[in-house]
Amino acid sequence: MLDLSPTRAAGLERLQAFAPEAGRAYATGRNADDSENGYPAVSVLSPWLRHRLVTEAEVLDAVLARHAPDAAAKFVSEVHWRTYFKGFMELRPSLWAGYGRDVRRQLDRVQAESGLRSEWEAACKGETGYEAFDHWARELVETGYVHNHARMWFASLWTHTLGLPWELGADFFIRHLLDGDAASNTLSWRWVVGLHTEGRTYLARNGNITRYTNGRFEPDDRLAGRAEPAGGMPNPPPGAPPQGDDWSDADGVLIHEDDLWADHVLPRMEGAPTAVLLSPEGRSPLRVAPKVLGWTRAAAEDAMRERGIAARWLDGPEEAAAWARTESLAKVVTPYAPAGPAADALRAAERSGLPLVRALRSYDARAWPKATAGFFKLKKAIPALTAHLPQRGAA
Ligand SMILES: Cc1cc2nc3c(=O)[nH]c(=O)nc-3n(C[C@H](O)[C@H](O)[C@H](O)COP(=O)(O)OP(=O)(O)OC[C@H]3O[C@@H](n4cnc5c(N)ncnc54)[C@H](O)[C@@H]3O)c2cc1C
Repeated sequence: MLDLSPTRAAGLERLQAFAPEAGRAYATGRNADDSENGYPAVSVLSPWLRHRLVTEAEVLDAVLARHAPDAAAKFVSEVHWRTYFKGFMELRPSLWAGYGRDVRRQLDRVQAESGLRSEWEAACKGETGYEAFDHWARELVETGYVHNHARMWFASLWTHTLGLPWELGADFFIRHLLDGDAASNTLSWRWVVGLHTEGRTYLARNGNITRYTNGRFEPDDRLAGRAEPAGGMPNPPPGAPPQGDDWSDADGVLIHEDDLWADHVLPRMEGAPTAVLLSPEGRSPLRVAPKVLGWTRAAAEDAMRERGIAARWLDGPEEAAAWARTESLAKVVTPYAPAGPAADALRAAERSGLPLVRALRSYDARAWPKATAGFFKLKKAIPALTAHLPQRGAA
């Protein structure tokens, strides 16, 4: 049974237990979807990393303290996929807005077209008759976690075999994943249907599924043998990377679910009025799974408890603005939130009058400008980027 407790202590414990395996063992074993044994070859750190209850820098530091860069190269590169996707979308925030519009359009179709509705319902309930697919659908809903390879296979079956719109699959994922993330999720689905790397689709193969699930799933000759690229919004050209604001004279702090530990902000703001604004329900137009809402809330509570902060819990963007007025705050600093529901909620709070400034992490400031095109450019910069990790001398 996976322990996905929404506490920083549980995340750090998992990191400590996994760090010895993050070298060559990870590189050779990571493809195996060994859910029956609790995924021994992968870290299962994504729920903590996604909310930065444990940060990328902490994970990379712990791993590089134990392994030579060569030995840990695969794991370090995978962590940078998260960084890359966030940067890629932050340079093109209209991808998140466009996805939001397209999901709504597809959900309207679900309402209007009974055939599509019953296929969509069967897929979400794990009742399609495709054994592996149905297993992952139920696993997702029950646990909130699915192995990376299974996510790829699932997305391939959803789109190429079942012929369902990819946006509905991305929405199903983000409503149930504990690590549900605007950038990693949307862009991974776009990658499967040939929108991220234009025209290049990902197609699940029987042999691959059988091999990496240890023979749990037999080859199924109904799987699509071809994958046509989907239509959809092409990648816009990259915009300028964000700079972050000067927050040296901030007098209040606003925490959100994209950066709960906020170790670039909170230690310098001790004693300042602090509030928490969470918006995980903004991940989907439909109801986000209670398990996801509960995890996010409990993780935020744990972060505040660990820091000894008696934070004010805000009910929405308007209440954030009202809180700042009541506290007479002139400048409220918040960790920079990349394109996604938290950034949407922060902008709404600003529109209601919250005087907000954004503190950009040096980790993001260094990496995001490299996310202009494919992963390779950022990957090439990994030695330089990891040289700047906190334990290696920089903040
Ligand atoms: C269709 C699809 C949807 C996805 N949706 C999400 C999502 O909503 N949120 C999310 O966090 N990840 C998403 N991923 C990426 C990836 O599957 C998960 O991050 C990974 O499975 C998490 O498991 P882990 O922590 O055991 O990973 P490990 O293999 O232990 O890797 C360590 C860390 O590296 C990062 N990482 C690894 N692989 C990837 C990847 N392919 N893309 C981005 N980051 C990666 C994660 O932070 C992960 O925790 C998606 C992938 C696909 C194919």
